[in-house]
Formats: sequence, C-alpha cells, structure tokens
Amino acid sequence: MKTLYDKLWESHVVRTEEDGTAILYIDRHLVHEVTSPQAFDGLRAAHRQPWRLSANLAVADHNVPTTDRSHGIEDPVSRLQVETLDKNTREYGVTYFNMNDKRQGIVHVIGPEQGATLPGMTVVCGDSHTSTHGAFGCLAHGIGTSEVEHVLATQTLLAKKSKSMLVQVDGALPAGVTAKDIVLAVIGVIGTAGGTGYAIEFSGSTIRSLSMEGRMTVCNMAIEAGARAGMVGVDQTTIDYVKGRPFSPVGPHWDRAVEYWRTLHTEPGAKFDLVVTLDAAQIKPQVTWGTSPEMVVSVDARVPDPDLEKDAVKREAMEKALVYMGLTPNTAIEDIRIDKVFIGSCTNSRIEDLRAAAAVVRGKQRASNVKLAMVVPGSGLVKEQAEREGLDTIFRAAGFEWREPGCSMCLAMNADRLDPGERCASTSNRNFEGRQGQGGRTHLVSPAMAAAAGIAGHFVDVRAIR
Ligand SMILES: CC(C)[C@H](C(=O)O)[C@@H](O)C(=O)O
Ligand code: SF4
Repeated sequence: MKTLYDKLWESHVVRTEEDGTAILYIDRHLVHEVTSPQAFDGLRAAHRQPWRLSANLAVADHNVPTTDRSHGIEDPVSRLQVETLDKNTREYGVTYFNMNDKRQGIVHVIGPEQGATLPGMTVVCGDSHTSTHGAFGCLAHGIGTSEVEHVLATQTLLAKKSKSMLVQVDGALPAGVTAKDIVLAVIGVIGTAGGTGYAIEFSGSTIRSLSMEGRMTVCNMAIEAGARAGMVGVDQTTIDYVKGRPFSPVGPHWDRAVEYWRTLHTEPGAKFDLVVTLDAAQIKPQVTWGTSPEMVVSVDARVPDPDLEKDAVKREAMEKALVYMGLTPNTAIEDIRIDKVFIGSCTNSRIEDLRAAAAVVRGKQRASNVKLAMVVPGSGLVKEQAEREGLDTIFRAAGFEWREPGCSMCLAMNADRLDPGERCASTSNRNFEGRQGQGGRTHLVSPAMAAAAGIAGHFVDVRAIR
C-alpha cells in the first residue's frame, strides 16, 4: 500500500544510490529574483543552457514596490535585483512575468493560478514556501541557490526521501475558523521542529472540505512545522481548480491527465512513520504571541506565563520572545493593541482570503490607533478579480490601503515595513524577530482575524462578530 508521497517519489526517481541519495526529475521550476542571480551566473560561467526551458517560469515578487510602479523601483538594491532577473530571463528565454505584467504576483500564488502547478508534478523553487504547491498532490519543496543552478542545468535534483507524517484533521470547521487556524493549531501541537525530516500529508474530512486556496494555506506553512514538503491528495476540488488554466493541458491530454491525477492519493492501509490527529471542532481562531509560529494560542486565551514552563530551554525562549514582543504574561490576547495590519503573503493573499477580510471590514472603519492597514493581493489577477467584486472599494472605504501585488511586508524586502516597536496583525507565515522590519512585532492570524483587529484596534474573536 502506497502513500501519495511514495507515488510521487517513485514516479520521479531517475536513479538511487546505495546510501539512499536519489536523482529526482523536476517537472516545474519556479524562479524569483532573490535566489536566482548566482544560479544564472553559474550557468553562464559553465557555458550551459537550461536543460528544459519550458519547465521554468519566473516572476519578480520579493523586491517589487506595492505602490505605483510606472516609474520603476526607487531603492537601488531592489532595482538591481529585479533588473537582474529581467536580464537573465531575457538572455536565456525563460518565460517571465515582469512587474508590470498583470499575471505578476507572488511566485506561490501565480504557479497554481496559471496552471503551471499541476497534480503529480515535482515542483521546486529557490524559496522555502514552495511547499504551498503540495496542495495539488505535488511533491513540492524549496531548494537553495546552488540547487537552482543544478535544476536549470539538468532538470534534476539530488534528494533523499523523507519520513512520512500524516496530519489527519476531521470534522466540520466551526464558523470563523479557517485553514490558517488549522495550520497554526497543527504547528502549536507538533512544534516548529515537529516536522523535521518528514514530508507531511494533510488529510481527513476537514482538509477535504477546504477549497484549493485553503489547502494551499495549510501546505504553505508545512515548512514552518519543520517539514520540507506538505501535500494533499487529489480529488474533484483539485481537478476543478486546475481546469482551463493557461498552462493546463487541453483535449485528449486533459482526459489522460485527469485519469492519472485521480490515482494521486494515499491507498487505504498505507503506513506512515507518524500520525497526528486533530479534531476540527476543537480549533479556535489562532493568534501567535511570540517570535516563532509555534508560540501560538487561541484568541480567547492569554499570553502564556514562562514561570509555568518546566523545560528551562523553552522557558528562556519564552522570556526572550516576550521581551522582544513587548508583552506581559497573562495578558488577554484580546487586550493586545496593534499599530498595523498586513493582509497578504503567499499564505493568505488569494481571492478567498481577500473576500474573508472584506466581509469583516464592510461598512466599518479602521481603528484610530491603527496607523496603516494594507491589503496586498497575491497577484495582478487576484487584484483584478477582487476589483471586479468591489472588494477594493470596501477596503478603501474602511481606511485600508489597496496595493499592487508582491511579497510586501511579509518580509520587508521592499519599502513596506514595520518601524521598531510597531505591532502588526499579519496574515503571513513567519513572526521571527525583525521579519517585518527591524524591531517590528508580528502576530500571525487569519485574514478575517487581521481585518477584525484593524477595525477594533486590538485582537478580537471573529466568531463574536459574525
Ligand atoms: C527570499 C526567500 C529565499 C525566502 C524563503 O526561502 O522563504 C523568503 O521567501 C521567505 O519567506 O523568507
Ligand atoms: S510572501 Fe513571504 S513567505 Fe511568501 S515567498 Fe514572499 S516573502 Fe516568502
């Protein structure tokens, strides 16, 4: 009996050495400006050409401004980064969505949106959140810059098979609880090292009931649980999403593909190295309080007290995090006031996320203590769709800024950032020290929770305002 991971692995192994090192064939290589310059330099130095040009798709996302782009990029570092990708993709003929192309967006949003990510593929990118694409029944993970060069040159990757973990979530998701809350709750249970050495398959009736957007949110954060890859088996939801996208197969190719894709799930009785189960009914909206995604509690809880932690290492980490976050133990999460709101990132910038946030802010006003609330769509196409639905008008009327697509304040490689000491309700995936700007304080939440915090000025339980 095979797991989905076994099937994906076996169908891509070119050769396995005695020590288990394998050469994996790569179907899709996504490229962005941060991790590709040296790879292209290496290719150039070795007088090599990309092995299979059409497997590559490039986009600029991390360094692009989210304000008017018609005059280019002001910051010289970001400008050089993006111009280098412009130049490299032109020189090698790689398909590229430049920053003024409406298909441009965060690499993990545009891959699926374009149908460049298809079930059964191996998908890599020089970016840790490539795990997102596993939502399509893909084996998808991040690679380093030297591996980017290797994939460009050979269309293969050296890899070792991971252990397998099943995260099984069953039951109906309570109102106001989202895919983001599921994955934060999972990380709260297994910890940020819990997935180390594993490929995680997310399964169970709750996961199956999620849209593709929700499944992507869950797989996106598999990396924050320490796993290299996260994945979900293919079902009708997957196939419906993929149909008719620009890079998707058509005609007889489509039919044959669908037939194969339907086999991409774990067989009943297949064994996993580790199984973790969660009851969806027990999951509440989640808010991180610390500087690691595992430092997370439910919105109706309080900031934990390190004095109650028996493990000395953990206690010290908690104390340090609380100092950085400027929080006092036992403060009710709902009493934490915020300065900024960021709705965006490859975790939560898809149409469904923007709809959920807009539903909360509709007809209301940003709190006076919230200096900035920004909504950054994941791609130009998401932006266009949202505008068709009037979501931009709802956000603007509520005092939220409506921006151009990109990574933005998820990691502050562009002009969007927190000032030292500022506290942010953010829909992104990492709350590390300085992640959103030096000295900035990040609380990870779902889009609805971020929107609600922007209106109230502090965290509130979205279940209460529905
Ligand atoms: C810049 C890039 C290499 C990085 C990653 O790998 O994840 C970034 O996207 C992030 O989220 O920290
Ligand atoms: S949105 Fe954030 S997490 Fe995603 S790729 Fe960009 S920087 Fe990385």
